[in-house]
Amino acid sequence: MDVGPCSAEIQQRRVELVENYSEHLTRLLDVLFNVGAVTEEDLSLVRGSAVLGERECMRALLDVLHGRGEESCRAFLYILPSVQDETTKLGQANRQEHLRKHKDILARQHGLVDYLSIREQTLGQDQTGCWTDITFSRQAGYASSSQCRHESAGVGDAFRTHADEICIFKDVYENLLCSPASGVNMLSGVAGSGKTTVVRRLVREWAAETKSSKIILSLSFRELNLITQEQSLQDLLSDHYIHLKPFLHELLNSNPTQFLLILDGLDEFCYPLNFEHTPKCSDPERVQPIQSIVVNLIKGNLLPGVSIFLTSRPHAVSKVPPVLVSLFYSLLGFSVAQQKQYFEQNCSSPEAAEAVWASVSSHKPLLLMCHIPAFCWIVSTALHDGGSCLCPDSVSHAPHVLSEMQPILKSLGAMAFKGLLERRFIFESTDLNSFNLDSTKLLQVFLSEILKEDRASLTFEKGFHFIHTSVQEFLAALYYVLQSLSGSDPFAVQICSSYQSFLSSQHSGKYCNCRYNCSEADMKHLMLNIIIFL
Ligand SMILES: Nc1ncnc2c1ncn2[C@@H]1O[C@H](COP(=O)(O)OP(=O)(O)OP(=O)(O)O)[C@@H](O)[C@H]1O
Repeated sequence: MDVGPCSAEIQQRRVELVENYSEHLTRLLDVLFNVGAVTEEDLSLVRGSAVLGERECMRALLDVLHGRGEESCRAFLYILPSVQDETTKLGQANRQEHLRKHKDILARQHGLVDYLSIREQTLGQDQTGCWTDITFSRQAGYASSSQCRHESAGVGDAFRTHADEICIFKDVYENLLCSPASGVNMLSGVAGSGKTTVVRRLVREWAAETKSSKIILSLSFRELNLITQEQSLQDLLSDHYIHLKPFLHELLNSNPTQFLLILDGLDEFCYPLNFEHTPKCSDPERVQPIQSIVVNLIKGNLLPGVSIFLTSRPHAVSKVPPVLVSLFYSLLGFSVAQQKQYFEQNCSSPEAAEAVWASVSSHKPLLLMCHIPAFCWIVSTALHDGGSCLCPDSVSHAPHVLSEMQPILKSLGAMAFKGLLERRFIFESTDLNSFNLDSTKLLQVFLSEILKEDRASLTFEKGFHFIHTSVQEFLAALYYVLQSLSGSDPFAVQICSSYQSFLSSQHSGKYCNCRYNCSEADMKHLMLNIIIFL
């Protein structure tokens, strides 16, 4: 049989055609059938090879075309480029759709939270109203500082000295999401200074914007603490972002510079980071312990060129060697004008805001503390109606309420203390039971209920965390003081009363990472610092 030029070309390009066009097979068959280049029997024959995979189907199609002769081969070569274009366009549209979904999912996960729901009840504003602009300082890299004084003791200093370059949220946003800069950007701030809120704001602004070409991936060290099995970066991300799974391999391997990876709360990470001895790994598919993934990401071995935004309380900043940090932000908190604005946005009426501001601004220590947003939050929550809860009636009622609450506060404090010892911020119903805590209304004021996914059984179970880490720390400090004053050893009580039951609980396997990470001396130091500050 005479072989025409098109038929010969197909034979010559056979390997390349199988390699590059097998994924477009369905579309190719449709078009070839529509133009009459193949018959229905041909289609059945080609599809009959499906059990052997799409490449085998492609080989069968090339054989069929060869058998059909030069005309069919010419039609095939003619339609080839357009089919590939069309499929690529479809793929891109599909990818855009998934990225859009990714933005929606992240925006939902990073909604601003007002734990006590006072705004919802009294203000009825949407969540965007919860954000007040906040002041940052910025410098290239960071120098390790001495840890001699409590980190919160420096609150307010920067507003007086202006030693560093001052900037606002917009500058941080533009640097992270609108510039091609890569490397590690660190955000340091004392407890309650608003680091997580900055992360939430960043994600929400990005999700609402259409221009940014970056893709945010956001993980918290609190979640990473729950990973006890070795896994690969790709598995970690595809477990976390199931909707990106089909593209993740391609995204990670093609252009890591398009990602902004947010890692929130380094101070909460319960695993040690060993930057000197962790084996180098640049393969996103290689299985390794979670702390090695973190080290390799920060060192730029995994996902070279990715931007990382790492948040931490000041005491844990030095876990990352200064040489690996390109830009260092400190969260200074609210300036006096921003504090005033905060109360205007968060009190139930302009009159209430004015009354709260009059109280705050006339008490120097309160004014100083209100540089920290968490304090503004506590003050506005307590005095949201302008201070009526300070009226004589409420004040005389307080000791009675407090004495009623004491046993439950002590138990909560014990659980909070145990959590800090173990670097644990998420608790299970079994933990609550072992401290005789049930989900009473009072408990709901201090604890938020969450659903935790158990990947092994593909089920969700109830978990709890304190409404804010500072609340966990405060209650732990309260417990520590009460135990010490009554002559009991807070550490001994912990080990006998609950740690044993925790270990024997059916879920303990999942928390095998939750070992004692704080030494007794560290813990005493931490408790004293909290007590002194409060
Ligand atoms: N910019 C802001 N505008 C309005 N409220 C804020 C802002 N920043 C923080 N807050 C309030 O302060 C509280 C504490 O903030 P956030 O949890 O972000 O602090 P953090 O620095 O992450 O604390 P931690 O170190 O304990 O994790 C928030 O729940 C919120 O109520």
